[in-house]
Amino acid sequence: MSENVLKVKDLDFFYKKNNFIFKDFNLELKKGELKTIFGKSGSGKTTLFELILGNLKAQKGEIVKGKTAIIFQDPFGSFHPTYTIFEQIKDVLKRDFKGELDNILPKLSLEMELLYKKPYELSGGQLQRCSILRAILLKPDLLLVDEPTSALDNIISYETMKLLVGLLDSCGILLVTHDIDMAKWCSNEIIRLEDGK
Ligand SMILES: Nc1ncnc2c1ncn2[C@@H]1O[C@H](COP(=O)(O)OP(=O)(O)OP(=O)(O)O)[C@@H](O)[C@H]1O
Repeated sequence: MSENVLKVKDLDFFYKKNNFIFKDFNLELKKGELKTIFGKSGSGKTTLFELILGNLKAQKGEIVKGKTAIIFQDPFGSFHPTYTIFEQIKDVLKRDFKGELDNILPKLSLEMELLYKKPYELSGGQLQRCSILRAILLKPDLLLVDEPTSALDNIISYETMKLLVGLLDSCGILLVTHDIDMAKWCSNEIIRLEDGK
């Protein structure tokens, strides 16, 4: 059996007492698996990611995870506005990654010169692909992918999903998407969140 990269066990969480977003919620993800979280607006998808990242604390239960990277909904929020993409990726990785770029940049339709620009000089789509680049270079055990609801330009394309699926040997992916066809195409399992379950 391959190893777990995420284990959520008997999780309870509420913002307002007794108004459970999660009640005895369980989820396991192994290396090589892609599971999709699917649910209507307000069902708790973002909250689950925040719990996994440790930005929110559950009232009950346990979350165990491996090294985690996230591709955020909002590409502009995921980079600091005042310095270049290259410097920001370097700050996170703390290693020389230039040699890895030749192989990966074309797959993300990114050009090297874009990395030397500041976030506001890039389009939303370009910035999201930079966020994917940073996540891939981190070589995570667990990759969280939070797809935007409405910013059509930024919706992750099938090409990009193929690239992410290609990483599956080395990690497990938890995806939030509103595209049920995409979810069916790429997921081992679709987890439907419905009012506190
Ligand atoms: N900081 C907060 N304080 C109180 N309630 C919150 C807070 N954040 C979210 N909620 C509520 O918790 C529920 C789950 O919100 P969450 O953002 O996780 O949903 P979501 O499934 O990610 O929605 P969307 O698809 O619209 O992004 C919603 O009812 C929301 O109003």
